[in-house]
Amino acid sequence: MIAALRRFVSRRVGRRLFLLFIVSAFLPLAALAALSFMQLRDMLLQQGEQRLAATAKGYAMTLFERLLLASDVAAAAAGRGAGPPATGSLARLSLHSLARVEPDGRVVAVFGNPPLEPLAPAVRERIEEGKSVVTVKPATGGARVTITVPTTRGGEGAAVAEILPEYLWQPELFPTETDFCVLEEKSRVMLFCSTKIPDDVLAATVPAPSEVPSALLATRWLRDGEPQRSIAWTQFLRYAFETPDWVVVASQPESFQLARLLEYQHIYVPVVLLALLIVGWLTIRQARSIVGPVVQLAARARGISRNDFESRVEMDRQDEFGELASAFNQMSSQLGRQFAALTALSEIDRLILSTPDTAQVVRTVLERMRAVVPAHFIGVTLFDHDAPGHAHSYFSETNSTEGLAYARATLRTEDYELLGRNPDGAWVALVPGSRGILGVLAERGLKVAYIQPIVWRDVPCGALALGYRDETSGGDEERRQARDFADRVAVAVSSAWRDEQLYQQAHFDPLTGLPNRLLLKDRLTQEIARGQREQRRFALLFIDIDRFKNVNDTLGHTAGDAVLAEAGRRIQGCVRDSDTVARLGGDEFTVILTNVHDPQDAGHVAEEIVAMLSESFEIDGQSTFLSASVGIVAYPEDGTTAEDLLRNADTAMYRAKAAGRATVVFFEETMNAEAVSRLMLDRDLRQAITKGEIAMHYQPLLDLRTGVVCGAEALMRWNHPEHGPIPPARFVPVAEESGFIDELGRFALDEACARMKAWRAEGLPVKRVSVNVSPRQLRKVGIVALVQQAADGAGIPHECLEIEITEGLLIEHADSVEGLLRGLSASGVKIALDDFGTGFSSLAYLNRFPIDTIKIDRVFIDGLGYKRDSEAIVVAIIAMSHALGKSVTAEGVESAAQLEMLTEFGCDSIQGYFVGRPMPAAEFVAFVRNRAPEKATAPILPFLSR
Ligand SMILES: Nc1nc2c(ncn2[C@@H]2O[C@H](COP(=O)(O)O[C@H]3[C@@H](O)[C@H](n4cnc5c(=O)[nH]c(N)nc54)O[C@@H]3COP(=O)(O)O)[C@@H](O)[C@H]2O)c(=O)[nH]1
Repeated sequence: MIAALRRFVSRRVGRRLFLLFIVSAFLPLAALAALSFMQLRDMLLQQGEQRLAATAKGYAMTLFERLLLASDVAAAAAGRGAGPPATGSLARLSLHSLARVEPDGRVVAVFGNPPLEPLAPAVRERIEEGKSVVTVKPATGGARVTITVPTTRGGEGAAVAEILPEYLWQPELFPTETDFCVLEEKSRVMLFCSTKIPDDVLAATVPAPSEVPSALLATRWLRDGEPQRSIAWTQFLRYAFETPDWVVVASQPESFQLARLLEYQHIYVPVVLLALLIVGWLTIRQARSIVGPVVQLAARARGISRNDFESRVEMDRQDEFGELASAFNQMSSQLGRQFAALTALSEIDRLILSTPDTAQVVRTVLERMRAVVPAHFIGVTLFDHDAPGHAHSYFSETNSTEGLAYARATLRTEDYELLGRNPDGAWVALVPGSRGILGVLAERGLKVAYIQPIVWRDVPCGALALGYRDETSGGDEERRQARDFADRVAVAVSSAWRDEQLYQQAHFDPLTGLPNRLLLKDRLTQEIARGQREQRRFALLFIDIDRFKNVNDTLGHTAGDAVLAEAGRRIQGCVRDSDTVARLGGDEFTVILTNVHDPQDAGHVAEEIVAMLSESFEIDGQSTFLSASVGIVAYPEDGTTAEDLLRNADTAMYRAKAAGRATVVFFEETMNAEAVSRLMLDRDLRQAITKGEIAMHYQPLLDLRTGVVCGAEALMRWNHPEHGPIPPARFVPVAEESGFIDELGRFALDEACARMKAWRAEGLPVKRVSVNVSPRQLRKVGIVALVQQAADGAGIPHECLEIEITEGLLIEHADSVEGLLRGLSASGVKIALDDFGTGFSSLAYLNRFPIDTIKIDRVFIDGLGYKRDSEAIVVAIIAMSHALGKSVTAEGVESAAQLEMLTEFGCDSIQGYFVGRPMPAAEFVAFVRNRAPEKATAPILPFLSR
């Protein structure tokens, strides 16, 4: 019990219940016990007091009666003539001695030794009245009580008797535990005392003498430490015996009065204690029946917090605690399943993040579901991404020892309908012979299945199935879990497909579906590694479609895209499956031809590609003809790294373009040397201006109507200290490529403007100097300001400066260039369109841009006189230009015949060796001066032929 109590109070709830018990049961019970004990004691004391008073009164009455009896006995025994009474007679039993008072006053002894003194007058008088007199004389150990009674009616005779103390007091008849003391009231003479009472107690107990009896007084005092109770009763004697009243003091031990209390105490205390114990025991028992389950449930809750979902709360009770325990166990199991499911889901999440392998994710899903979902069959069917109408089914039977199984399924329309109609899953009754995604389940004798579609981007991409052997289907919990796991599979599928998409996007060209530059490099690196390993050769073709830009500009980008896609297909058609065709971007394609023994084989393939790309492209009902230039490199002869091979193939392709396009060119080491030489050239060029190696030469322009040198084209010349004169056609492209063209261009502009200023100062008739501006230079921010600054810096009107731009620039950068040209034109600077006719000459350009002069390319002038179409083209250009209000300059005029024809065609001015070659500034001045102003209107030919 103590141990149980200790265990019990060690719990907080137990302590509280225990305190509650103390406060609500123990204290009231104890208080009630104490109160009733006190009341009972008071009551017993009160009763004792009353009994004691009655005892005292009764004793006093007995004394009175004994006195009366003694007086009668004395009177009778002392009657006249009576002899001594017989022994044993009443007189002998009650009287100590007896004397007779004769009528003559003599006192005669009847028996014993009575005092024989004559009666005192007062006594005599009383006797004569027929009344008795009691006198008391103190004596050792008490007092002698004498009674005098008349023996005759007249009072002549009397009897004097001393009363036997034993008779009078009769202590043997005292009630138990009761002592009496009798004292005379007035004199306080103690007549008798069975046990001595202290004087102070007597003083406090005995009332003061009075005519009327006073109230009983009770006192409590100690005798030898033991409480005593005393009470006094005054017996009226004065009228009957002419003697002071006697006071009877009765005493009893308090314990005697409380004797019943002690008895009661012996029963009451054990009963109260027993009641308390019973209450306590019941309280503990009841509290334990509350605390015990609470402790158990708390321990179980702690167990759950430690992920222990298996243990159970064992509580075989039919009350609320029993229900709570059962609910707790259910909750624990459910939490366990949910925890297991969440753990499985998080494991799957981690797996999804770490592997792109959908099958592995599906396997893990099935394994984890087996542990969590109480279904007889769990399966995942995934639609075959690459084979529409087919699916992969992975499944697992929960009570089978076999692991994961796999089957291929053919999908039916009903499958798609089932999944499409029930995105949140559906219960399906299985019938033998079911096909599609239900086939695997039906084959295993399952009766019912829950089918949860696996949805990605709102489209089912598979299904998760839970199969059951009996009709009683699983609950909501399984359905929820099925949905969660299906979501994970969907994420895995989407993740895998997205990875695939990302891979596709990163490695394939979306337009043609061909590998892009990244994948090409990868494959090239692999091929190099294989080549090294297996001593095998391969070839790399670099294909660029000639003038592809024209297609975009004239037919639009959609058409351009269609041409590129078709070009990719045609190239692909020319090679084996083992070869790699890639699109590098724009109109550039490459082909890795694996296992090439003879480079000539690569040449044949390249020729075939060129031929295929030369065939017409039918775009939007229009036939478009293109060509391609192909550069070829062979591994390992032309490079051993992907970068080297690509660069060299590119170089070869450029060489093919330079060779007239629609050509195949094998890379040669000399091509590489050329690239190196270009680098050297660029390095030297950067110092050429400061070293004074660059100079501007001026080629005259002759006005065909006046024969006057009306202008000059500024052409750059570089006199290299080691290599001698280097033509601009060689170093200008290098400068363009390296960016140094900006500086060269600025130099040309400044030089030409300065020269123009000098010519004007010298009075030369030259109205304008034209400067070639490269496309890159023109597209540079600030070109307008730069040109204006050059003119303004030299102090020449803007009209004296002409900018020569190429047709290609207008075609390739029409939008960005238009504003610049308008800016220049607005400032007065003239604009000439160089090399007209060689590019994609279009009337639209002439109209759109602020061009002042059209310069007909040399190739058309060359053909004048012997090429009909050249003549027609020149005539058309002149007519068209004039119609648009533009002047025309013919370039490269080298003969009088050409001059004549051009004059005839109405050309405005000419430029060419026939008029004069580009010459240093000083020579140019002399040249112009030779053409005297007065001769300016003379026929031109004689002037020129001089
Ligand atoms: N951006 C710059 N380009 C410049 C600059 N200087 C020259 N160039 C460009 O270099 C290309 C080659 O120029 P060049 O070798 O000077 O040849 C020019 C003439 O010498 C040549 N020409 C002139 N008349 C005849 C002729 O009767 N027969 C013949 N075979 N050649 C002739 O033609 C070139 C001028 O052509 P064009 O510019 O198209 O008017 C050349 O493309 C220059 O543009 C420069 O400072 N900046």
